[in-house]
Amino acid sequence: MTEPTTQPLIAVHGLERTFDVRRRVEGRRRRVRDRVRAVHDLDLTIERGEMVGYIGPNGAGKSTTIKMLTGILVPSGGSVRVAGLDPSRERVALARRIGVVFGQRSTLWWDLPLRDSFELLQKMYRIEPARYRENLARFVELLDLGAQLDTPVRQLSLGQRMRGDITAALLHDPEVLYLDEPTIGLDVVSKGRLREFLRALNAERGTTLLLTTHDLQDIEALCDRVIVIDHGTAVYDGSLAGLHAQGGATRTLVVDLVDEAPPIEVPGARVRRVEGPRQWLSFPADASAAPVVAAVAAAYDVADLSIQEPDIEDVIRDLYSRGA
Ligand SMILES: Nc1ncnc2c1ncn2[C@@H]1O[C@H](COP(=O)(O)OP(=O)(O)OP(=O)(O)O)[C@@H](O)[C@H]1O
Repeated sequence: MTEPTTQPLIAVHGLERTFDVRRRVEGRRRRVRDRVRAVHDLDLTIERGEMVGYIGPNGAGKSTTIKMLTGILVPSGGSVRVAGLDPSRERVALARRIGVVFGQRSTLWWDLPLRDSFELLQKMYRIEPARYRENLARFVELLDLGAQLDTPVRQLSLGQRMRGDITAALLHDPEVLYLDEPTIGLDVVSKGRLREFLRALNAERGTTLLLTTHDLQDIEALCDRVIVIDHGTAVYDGSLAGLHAQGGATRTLVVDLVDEAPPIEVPGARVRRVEGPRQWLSFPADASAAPVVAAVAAAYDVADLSIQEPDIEDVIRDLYSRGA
């Protein structure tokens, strides 16, 4: 039975997950038992077709959440529904409706050519042959994998392997795709291509995407909505622009002067760091860099200039420093 379409695709209420860990304490013979609250009081609602960035510092609870959404981990409390199913109780039924891609680990068979891995997946998911052929042809074309189909996975480059993993996760037409650091380690061109593919997938098939990433540009390129998790619970849910505004994130202008000089003084920016002739100036992320660059160039002897975008850690750090 399929659930009414008005139901959100992902509905999480009061979700909890604790872990009991033992740790050594100096001077004590027995290890002490600690309870880690990896996720607590978590509420999330994600509608079909959304592209959501799920971000947070290391150890915030992102992987634990995704594992509960896929049914790998059983919650300690609260409720989770994905496509109307209880993931840990209906894991097999859910597997046919979701796809998962881990940037750092491949789910493909290492010694087999890509094509054979895909055929095994067709059998495992009992994908109807015509649909399988059609999907394979479409993804191989969009992801430019034609020349690699007969290469064993172990011989593929990281970018090729990632495209193989994404194809593998999509052959059975999942309604939702979880992506964990999909662009990690990829060069700029491969990152751009992958983002373009994910946008097209969402537009053409309405596939819902939930993305964890440390790369703010992944979020900028793909996600209208960002959920920030920290210490196991959601601390922000809204647009990326709103997150920037709340956090007051800054960009950095790196200035290489011809000679060492006292901290640069220009309107709209302030010096954060000085190392020899190099100085780091921060200015608001939503402001144009042009007036700052012009002011620095007019008043100082500049050898080189570059601009650094804020990364997710900066944005989150700023969010907290404002809130504190
Ligand atoms: N199997 C486990 N046993 C004990 N503690 C765990 C286990 N899995 C996760 N934790 C703890 O739960 C907390 C959340 O971890 P989780 O892996 O979900 O964070 P994360 O946001 O995915 O981090 P990262 O960005 O580093 O991958 C951390 O304190 C972690 O040490």
